[in-house]
Amino acid sequence: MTKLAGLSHVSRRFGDVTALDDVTLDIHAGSIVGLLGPNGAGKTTLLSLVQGLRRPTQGTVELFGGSPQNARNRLRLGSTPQATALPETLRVGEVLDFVGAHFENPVPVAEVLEEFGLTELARKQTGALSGGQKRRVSVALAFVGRPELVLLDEPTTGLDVDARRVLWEAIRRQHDAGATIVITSHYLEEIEALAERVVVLGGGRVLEDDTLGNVLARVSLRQVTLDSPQVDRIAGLPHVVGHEPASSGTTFYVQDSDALIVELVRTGIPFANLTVRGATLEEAFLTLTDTADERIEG
Ligand SMILES: Nc1ncnc2c1ncn2[C@@H]1O[C@H](COP(=O)(O)OP(=O)(O)OP(=O)(O)O)[C@@H](O)[C@H]1O
Repeated sequence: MTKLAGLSHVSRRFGDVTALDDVTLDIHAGSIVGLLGPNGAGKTTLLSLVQGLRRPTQGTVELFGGSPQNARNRLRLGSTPQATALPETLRVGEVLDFVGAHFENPVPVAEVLEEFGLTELARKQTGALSGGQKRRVSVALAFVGRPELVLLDEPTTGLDVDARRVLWEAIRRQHDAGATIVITSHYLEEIEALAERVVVLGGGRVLEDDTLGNVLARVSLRQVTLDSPQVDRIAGLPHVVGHEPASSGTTFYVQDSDALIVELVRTGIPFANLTVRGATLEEAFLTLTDTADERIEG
Protein backbone atom coordinates (compact mmCIF):
# COMPACT_ATOMS: atom_id res chain seq x y z
CA MET A 1 0.00 0.00 0.00
CA THR A 2 1.39 3.39 -0.97
CA LYS A 3 1.35 5.90 1.85
CA LEU A 4 0.16 9.30 0.62
CA ALA A 5 0.11 11.17 3.92
CA GLY A 6 0.87 10.45 7.53
CA LEU A 7 0.95 11.94 11.00
CA SER A 8 3.34 10.55 13.56
CA HIS A 9 2.76 11.42 17.24
CA VAL A 10 1.38 14.78 16.25
CA SER A 11 0.14 17.31 18.77
CA ARG A 12 -1.08 20.77 17.94
CA ARG A 13 -1.83 23.36 20.57
CA PHE A 14 -3.43 26.80 20.27
CA GLY A 15 -2.44 28.56 23.49
CA ASP A 16 -4.05 26.51 26.27
CA VAL A 17 -6.18 24.47 23.87
CA THR A 18 -4.87 21.10 22.73
CA ALA A 19 -6.56 20.60 19.36
CA LEU A 20 -4.66 17.37 18.57
CA ASP A 21 -3.03 15.17 21.16
CA ASP A 22 -0.47 12.54 20.04
CA VAL A 23 -2.22 11.55 16.81
CA THR A 24 -0.65 8.86 14.62
CA LEU A 25 -2.40 8.09 11.35
CA ASP A 26 -1.48 7.02 7.80
CA ILE A 27 -3.54 7.61 4.66
CA HIS A 28 -2.95 4.98 1.98
CA ALA A 29 -3.67 5.25 -1.75
CA GLY A 30 -7.05 4.02 -2.92
CA SER A 31 -9.14 4.49 0.21
CA ILE A 32 -11.96 6.77 1.31
CA VAL A 33 -11.30 7.65 4.93
CA GLY A 34 -14.14 9.12 6.97
CA LEU A 35 -13.02 11.44 9.76
CA LEU A 36 -15.77 11.76 12.34
CA GLY A 37 -16.02 13.64 15.58
CA PRO A 38 -18.09 16.20 17.44
CA ASN A 39 -17.49 19.95 17.23
CA GLY A 40 -13.98 20.84 18.32
CA ALA A 41 -12.66 17.27 18.04
CA GLY A 42 -9.71 18.42 15.92
CA LYS A 43 -10.79 17.34 12.41
CA THR A 44 -10.14 20.67 10.67
CA THR A 45 -6.84 21.09 12.49
CA LEU A 46 -5.74 17.67 11.28
CA LEU A 47 -6.58 18.54 7.67
CA SER A 48 -4.83 21.91 7.90
CA LEU A 49 -1.62 20.14 9.02
CA VAL A 50 -1.78 17.73 6.06
CA GLN A 51 -2.30 20.71 3.74
CA GLY A 52 0.73 22.44 5.20
CA LEU A 53 -1.38 25.41 6.32
CA ARG A 54 -0.26 24.86 9.91
CA ARG A 55 2.71 23.15 11.50
CA PRO A 56 2.45 20.67 14.37
CA THR A 57 3.56 21.70 17.85
CA GLN A 58 5.05 18.22 18.23
CA GLY A 59 5.51 15.22 15.95
CA THR A 60 5.85 15.03 12.18
CA VAL A 61 3.46 15.34 9.25
CA GLU A 62 4.32 13.86 5.88
CA LEU A 63 2.71 14.44 2.48
CA PHE A 64 3.73 12.34 -0.55
CA GLY A 65 6.89 11.29 1.24
CA GLY A 66 8.00 14.87 1.95
CA SER A 67 6.97 18.02 3.69
CA PRO A 68 3.44 19.42 3.34
CA GLN A 69 5.10 22.83 3.05
CA ASN A 70 6.68 21.77 -0.27
CA ALA A 71 4.66 23.42 -3.08
CA ARG A 72 5.21 20.49 -5.48
CA ASN A 73 3.66 18.11 -2.97
CA ARG A 74 0.71 20.42 -2.46
CA LEU A 75 -0.01 20.43 -6.20
CA ARG A 76 -0.91 16.73 -5.90
CA LEU A 77 -3.46 17.55 -3.22
CA GLY A 78 -7.02 18.85 -3.63
CA SER A 79 -9.15 20.40 -0.93
CA THR A 80 -12.41 22.28 -0.46
CA PRO A 81 -11.94 25.93 0.37
CA GLN A 82 -14.48 27.57 2.66
CA ALA A 83 -17.54 28.45 0.54
CA THR A 84 -17.16 32.10 1.58
CA ALA A 85 -13.70 32.20 -0.01
CA LEU A 86 -15.11 32.16 -3.57
CA PRO A 87 -14.46 35.47 -5.39
CA GLU A 88 -17.96 36.97 -5.61
CA THR A 89 -17.69 38.74 -8.95
CA LEU A 90 -16.22 35.84 -10.92
CA ARG A 91 -18.50 33.44 -12.74
CA VAL A 92 -18.48 29.74 -11.77
CA GLY A 93 -16.76 28.76 -15.03
CA GLU A 94 -14.13 31.46 -14.54
CA VAL A 95 -13.32 30.31 -11.01
CA LEU A 96 -12.86 26.72 -12.21
CA ASP A 97 -10.68 27.96 -15.08
CA PHE A 98 -8.60 30.17 -12.77
CA VAL A 99 -7.96 27.39 -10.25
CA GLY A 100 -7.26 24.88 -13.05
CA ALA A 101 -4.58 27.18 -14.47
CA HIS A 102 -2.42 26.44 -11.40
CA PHE A 103 -2.10 22.78 -12.39
CA GLU A 104 -0.15 21.06 -15.15
CA ASN A 105 -2.98 18.94 -16.46
CA PRO A 106 -6.32 20.28 -15.20
CA VAL A 107 -9.66 18.66 -15.98
CA PRO A 108 -11.39 20.68 -18.75
CA VAL A 109 -13.88 23.12 -17.21
CA ALA A 110 -16.86 21.71 -19.15
CA GLU A 111 -16.07 18.26 -17.77
CA VAL A 112 -15.93 19.49 -14.16
CA LEU A 113 -19.18 21.41 -14.60
CA GLU A 114 -20.89 18.32 -15.96
CA GLU A 115 -19.49 15.98 -13.30
CA PHE A 116 -20.72 18.14 -10.42
CA GLY A 117 -24.05 19.16 -11.98
CA LEU A 118 -22.93 22.79 -12.39
CA THR A 119 -23.34 23.25 -16.15
CA GLU A 120 -26.42 25.45 -15.77
CA LEU A 121 -24.59 27.67 -13.29
CA ALA A 122 -21.42 28.17 -15.36
CA ARG A 123 -22.19 31.78 -16.23
CA LYS A 124 -23.47 32.81 -12.81
CA GLN A 125 -21.33 34.97 -10.55
CA THR A 126 -20.43 33.02 -7.43
CA GLY A 127 -21.78 35.87 -5.26
CA ALA A 128 -25.26 35.11 -6.65
CA LEU A 129 -25.19 31.40 -5.77
CA SER A 130 -27.18 29.80 -2.95
CA GLY A 131 -25.27 28.30 -0.03
CA GLY A 132 -25.76 24.79 -1.41
CA GLN A 133 -24.59 25.78 -4.88
CA LYS A 134 -21.45 27.35 -3.38
CA ARG A 135 -20.75 24.10 -1.57
CA ARG A 136 -20.97 22.20 -4.85
CA VAL A 137 -18.56 24.61 -6.52
CA SER A 138 -16.15 24.26 -3.56
CA VAL A 139 -16.15 20.48 -3.83
CA ALA A 140 -15.72 20.62 -7.62
CA LEU A 141 -12.70 22.91 -7.15
CA ALA A 142 -10.99 20.24 -5.06
CA PHE A 143 -10.93 17.92 -8.09
CA VAL A 144 -9.92 20.37 -10.84
CA GLY A 145 -6.19 19.55 -10.70
CA ARG A 146 -6.62 15.73 -10.91
CA PRO A 147 -5.37 15.36 -7.33
CA GLU A 148 -4.11 12.05 -5.95
CA LEU A 149 -5.35 12.93 -2.48
CA VAL A 150 -8.45 15.01 -1.76
CA LEU A 151 -9.41 16.49 1.61
CA LEU A 152 -13.10 17.31 1.92
CA ASP A 153 -14.02 19.20 5.10
CA GLU A 154 -17.76 18.81 5.68
CA PRO A 155 -18.51 18.91 1.94
CA THR A 156 -22.29 18.65 2.19
CA THR A 157 -23.10 20.80 5.22
CA GLY A 158 -26.18 22.88 4.46
CA LEU A 159 -27.25 20.78 1.46
CA ASP A 160 -30.64 19.12 1.24
CA VAL A 161 -30.86 15.34 0.97
CA ASP A 162 -31.06 15.24 -2.84
CA ALA A 163 -28.15 17.60 -3.37
CA ARG A 164 -26.15 15.60 -0.85
CA ARG A 165 -26.73 12.39 -2.76
CA VAL A 166 -25.69 13.99 -6.06
CA LEU A 167 -22.42 15.05 -4.46
CA TRP A 168 -21.86 11.63 -2.91
CA GLU A 169 -22.21 10.03 -6.34
CA ALA A 170 -19.72 12.48 -7.86
CA ILE A 171 -17.26 11.86 -5.01
CA ARG A 172 -17.62 8.10 -5.49
CA ARG A 173 -16.97 8.40 -9.24
CA GLN A 174 -13.84 10.43 -8.52
CA HIS A 175 -12.70 7.75 -6.12
CA ASP A 176 -13.38 5.03 -8.68
CA ALA A 177 -11.26 7.02 -11.13
CA GLY A 178 -8.33 6.84 -8.70
CA ALA A 179 -8.58 9.64 -6.12
CA THR A 180 -7.90 8.88 -2.47
CA ILE A 181 -10.28 10.84 -0.28
CA VAL A 182 -10.39 11.99 3.33
CA ILE A 183 -13.80 13.35 4.26
CA THR A 184 -14.87 14.93 7.54
CA SER A 185 -18.50 14.99 8.47
CA HIS A 186 -20.96 15.24 11.31
CA TYR A 187 -23.35 13.07 9.31
CA LEU A 188 -22.94 9.40 9.99
CA GLU A 189 -25.05 8.54 6.97
CA GLU A 190 -22.53 10.40 4.83
CA ILE A 191 -19.66 8.42 6.26
CA GLU A 192 -21.69 5.23 5.87
CA ALA A 193 -22.41 6.06 2.25
CA LEU A 194 -18.81 6.82 1.33
CA ALA A 195 -16.12 5.65 3.70
CA GLU A 196 -14.34 2.32 3.87
CA ARG A 197 -12.24 3.22 6.86
CA VAL A 198 -13.45 5.35 9.75
CA VAL A 199 -11.35 7.40 12.13
CA VAL A 200 -13.23 8.84 15.10
CA LEU A 201 -11.60 11.83 16.80
CA GLY A 202 -12.65 13.07 20.22
CA GLY A 203 -10.87 15.65 22.36
CA GLY A 204 -7.97 15.70 19.88
CA ARG A 205 -7.32 11.97 20.12
CA VAL A 206 -7.97 9.04 17.83
CA LEU A 207 -10.73 7.06 19.57
CA GLU A 208 -11.35 4.57 16.76
CA ASP A 209 -9.52 3.68 13.56
CA ASP A 210 -11.03 0.70 11.83
CA THR A 211 -13.14 -0.51 8.91
CA LEU A 212 -16.58 1.04 8.57
CA GLY A 213 -18.23 -2.28 9.47
CA ASN A 214 -16.24 -2.73 12.67
CA VAL A 215 -16.84 0.82 13.88
CA LEU A 216 -20.56 0.57 13.17
CA ALA A 217 -20.71 -2.70 15.09
CA ARG A 218 -19.05 -1.05 18.08
CA VAL A 219 -21.38 1.92 18.13
CA SER A 220 -24.56 -0.07 17.64
CA LEU A 221 -26.25 0.56 20.95
CA ARG A 222 -29.80 0.25 22.18
CA GLN A 223 -31.85 2.78 24.15
CA VAL A 224 -33.76 1.70 27.21
CA THR A 225 -36.09 4.40 28.56
CA LEU A 226 -37.75 3.97 31.95
CA ASP A 227 -38.84 5.72 35.14
CA SER A 228 -36.88 4.88 38.27
CA PRO A 229 -35.96 6.64 41.53
CA GLN A 230 -32.50 4.99 41.31
CA VAL A 231 -31.00 6.39 38.08
CA ASP A 232 -27.42 6.42 39.40
CA ARG A 233 -27.59 2.78 40.41
CA ILE A 234 -28.84 1.77 36.96
CA ALA A 235 -26.14 3.92 35.32
CA GLY A 236 -23.53 1.90 37.19
CA LEU A 237 -24.77 -1.48 35.96
CA PRO A 238 -22.73 -3.51 33.44
CA HIS A 239 -23.63 -2.87 29.75
CA VAL A 240 -24.71 0.75 30.44
CA VAL A 241 -22.44 3.16 28.51
CA GLY A 242 -24.35 6.40 28.99
CA HIS A 243 -27.63 7.97 30.07
CA GLU A 244 -29.59 11.19 29.73
CA PRO A 245 -32.97 12.58 30.83
CA ALA A 246 -35.83 11.71 28.47
CA SER A 247 -39.23 13.41 28.10
CA SER A 248 -40.57 10.73 30.43
CA GLY A 249 -37.93 9.24 32.74
CA THR A 250 -34.34 8.50 31.73
CA THR A 251 -32.81 6.97 28.62
CA PHE A 252 -29.93 4.54 29.13
CA TYR A 253 -27.64 3.58 26.24
CA VAL A 254 -26.69 -0.07 26.50
CA GLN A 255 -24.87 -2.68 24.47
CA ASP A 256 -27.26 -5.46 25.48
CA SER A 257 -30.77 -4.37 26.45
CA ASP A 258 -31.90 -7.90 27.38
CA ALA A 259 -29.01 -8.25 29.82
CA LEU A 260 -29.88 -4.87 31.41
CA ILE A 261 -33.47 -5.89 31.99
CA VAL A 262 -32.41 -9.22 33.54
CA GLU A 263 -30.05 -7.25 35.77
CA LEU A 264 -32.80 -4.76 36.79
CA VAL A 265 -35.04 -7.62 37.86
CA ARG A 266 -32.22 -9.48 39.62
CA THR A 267 -31.12 -6.43 41.65
CA GLY A 268 -34.70 -5.46 42.49
CA ILE A 269 -34.20 -1.85 41.33
CA PRO A 270 -37.71 -0.40 40.95
CA PHE A 271 -38.68 0.78 37.46
CA ALA A 272 -41.78 1.47 35.35
CA ASN A 273 -42.82 2.45 31.80
CA LEU A 274 -39.96 0.61 30.13
CA THR A 275 -39.42 0.97 26.37
CA VAL A 276 -36.53 -0.31 24.25
CA ARG A 277 -35.47 0.90 20.84
CA GLY A 278 -32.35 0.92 18.69
CA ALA A 279 -30.23 4.05 19.06
CA THR A 280 -29.68 5.95 15.84
CA LEU A 281 -26.08 5.87 14.74
CA GLU A 282 -25.77 9.57 15.49
CA GLU A 283 -26.87 9.00 19.08
CA ALA A 284 -24.63 5.98 19.43
CA PHE A 285 -21.65 7.87 18.07
CA LEU A 286 -22.21 10.85 20.37
CA THR A 287 -22.49 8.54 23.35
CA LEU A 288 -19.25 6.88 22.32
CA THR A 289 -17.38 10.19 22.11
CA ASP A 290 -18.97 11.57 25.31
CA THR A 291 -17.94 8.46 27.19
CA ALA A 292 -14.41 8.85 25.84
CA ASP A 293 -14.34 12.55 26.84
CA GLU A 294 -15.28 11.62 30.40
CA ARG A 295 -12.56 8.98 30.37
CA ILE A 296 -9.99 11.49 29.14
CA GLU A 297 -11.07 14.24 31.56
CA GLY A 298 -11.46 11.87 34.47
N1 LIG B 1 -6.75 29.12 15.22
C1 LIG B 1 -7.16 28.65 16.38
N2 LIG B 1 -6.94 29.34 17.52
C2 LIG B 1 -7.34 28.86 18.71
N3 LIG B 1 -7.98 27.68 18.89
C3 LIG B 1 -8.24 26.96 17.79
C4 LIG B 1 -7.85 27.39 16.48
N4 LIG B 1 -8.23 26.44 15.59
C5 LIG B 1 -8.84 25.48 16.30
N5 LIG B 1 -8.83 25.77 17.62
C6 LIG B 1 -9.40 24.94 18.70
O1 LIG B 1 -8.91 23.62 18.52
C7 LIG B 1 -9.93 22.67 18.80
C8 LIG B 1 -10.16 21.80 17.57
O2 LIG B 1 -10.75 22.57 16.55
P1 LIG B 1 -11.07 22.01 15.09
O3 LIG B 1 -11.59 23.16 14.29
O4 LIG B 1 -9.88 21.30 14.56
O5 LIG B 1 -12.24 20.97 15.41
P2 LIG B 1 -13.26 20.27 14.42
O6 LIG B 1 -13.30 18.84 14.81
O7 LIG B 1 -12.91 20.59 13.00
O8 LIG B 1 -14.62 20.98 14.82
P3 LIG B 1 -15.91 21.33 13.93
O9 LIG B 1 -16.61 20.04 13.67
O10 LIG B 1 -16.70 22.25 14.81
O11 LIG B 1 -15.43 21.99 12.66
C9 LIG B 1 -11.13 23.48 19.21
O12 LIG B 1 -11.17 23.53 20.62
C10 LIG B 1 -10.89 24.84 18.62
O13 LIG B 1 -11.53 25.84 19.38
